[in-house]
Amino acid sequence: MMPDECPPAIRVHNLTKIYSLTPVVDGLSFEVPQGSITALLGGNGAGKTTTIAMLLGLLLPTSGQVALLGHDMATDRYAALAQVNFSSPYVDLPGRLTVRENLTIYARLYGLPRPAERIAEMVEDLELGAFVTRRTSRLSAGQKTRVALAKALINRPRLLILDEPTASLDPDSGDWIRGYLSRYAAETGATLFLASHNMAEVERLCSQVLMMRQGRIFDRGSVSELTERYGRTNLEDVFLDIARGQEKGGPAQ
Ligand SMILES: Nc1ncnc2c1ncn2[C@@H]1O[C@H](COP(=O)(O)OP(=O)(O)OP(=O)(O)O)[C@@H](O)[C@H]1O
Repeated sequence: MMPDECPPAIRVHNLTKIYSLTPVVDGLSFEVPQGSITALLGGNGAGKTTTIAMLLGLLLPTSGQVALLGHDMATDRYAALAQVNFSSPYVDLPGRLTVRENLTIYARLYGLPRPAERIAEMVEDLELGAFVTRRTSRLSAGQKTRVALAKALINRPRLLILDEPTASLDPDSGDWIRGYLSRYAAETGATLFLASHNMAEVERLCSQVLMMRQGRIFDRGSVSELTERYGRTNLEDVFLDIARGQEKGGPAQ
């Protein structure tokens, strides 16, 4: 296969965001291959949400380039966005609308040919039946997360970007979401890119990890490469070493 036939799901080159002369994302460059599940990790304020917002075109970079599925986000963003979707606990769906109304709006935004059929599939898959006619403002955190995921999957994205997919969920609900995401990726070959503070989640789901610190990629690799490099038995300890600047090993050169 020629390289251009399967461009990376995400290609970021020298991505920078400066607020009041301070770079909060500082010259990031990385690629995420299609079909992989990749985690973006880093302590509070490392720059993960800012990076995700720039990937999605919600925030303009100060400089640098983003291409999703081979489409440059500066010049060709609509071609990319048709095949991409995202979910974030920080972006609420309109609370006065019911679950079904919300999903209908998103199905129309994506121009789906048979919106009612796709919504019925989502309702069944994500077990939304018991509350599909309820306003989203009246849902529990776990129910909201499942509805947000239904919204994020409605266009069958080839690239799904998730900001903390299981934040504020109990262990059982979190486990259900992780299981669902893992099956979705395996069945469709979609690429998942997620920011998370849950290291066990990343160990379970992700084939690749990008570690951010102070707006930069500090290190990257598979979970086993990182634990080996830092002489640790789990990702949580690697994370703590890097976040506290106490790493004994050090990033791969
Ligand atoms: N609009 C803004 N104006 C100025 N500074 C901002 C703005 N948005 C974010 N920042 C700063 O950019 C830095 C990175 O924030 P960001 O939200 O990307 O971090 P994060 O890694 O997602 O953190 P968390 O894990 O806490 O969500 C922080 O220091 C934050 O205060």
